[in-house]
Amino acid sequence: MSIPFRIGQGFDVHALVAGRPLVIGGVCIPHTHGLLGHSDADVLLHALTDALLGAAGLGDIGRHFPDTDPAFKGADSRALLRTAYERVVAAGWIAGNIDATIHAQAPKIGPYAKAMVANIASDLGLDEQQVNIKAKTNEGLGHLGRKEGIAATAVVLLAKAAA
Ligand SMILES: Nc1ccn([C@@H]2O[C@H](COP(=O)(O)O)[C@@H](O)[C@H]2O)c(=O)n1
Ligand SMILES: C[C@@]1(CO)OP(=O)(O)OP(=O)(O)OC[C@H]1O
Repeated sequence: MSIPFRIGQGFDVHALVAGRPLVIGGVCIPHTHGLLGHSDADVLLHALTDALLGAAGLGDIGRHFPDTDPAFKGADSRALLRTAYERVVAAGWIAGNIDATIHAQAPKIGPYAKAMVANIASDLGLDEQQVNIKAKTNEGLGHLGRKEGIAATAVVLLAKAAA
């Protein structure tokens, strides 16, 4: 039996360091520190990319965009997200809805969430109502609570595209 829906989940974490811009959900957020990575280290878009690829059974972000490949050094994660979603669509799926959480002790994400939703909806060709972005502190606990990094989790529902 072929079920016309698939779910996927994604997780990512990057270290916060001085001297890097903080880019989350394609939004550059004014902050003392930014996220370290081979690409722009957009932790939210990486978690979302993994959720989409996972739901379609297409592996993970590192398989599609290896961090050993100089082509992806400093990459715009919105471009990676768009490419990954093209591959998901080519496999016969479309996104139904996305729900994601940014785990950040600081800065406050609330003021930027709407712009992140707009970026993701635009990149995936979705209505903004199909995309939800939430944020939580880590209540001061552990590496996230000590502001050593920011993490993100994402879930996505895919539906079989009409033939
Ligand atoms: N980086 C963050 C963290 C949280 N928020 C908002 O604050 C609310 C309460 O968060 P707690 O972790 O204290 O439960 C949360 O629901 C968000 O609305 C935020 O904007 N940015
Ligand atoms: C995006 C890629 C590729 O530039 O590099 P990073 O920015 O280090 O991010 P990560 O979350 O480790 O995901 C996979 C990588 O292959």
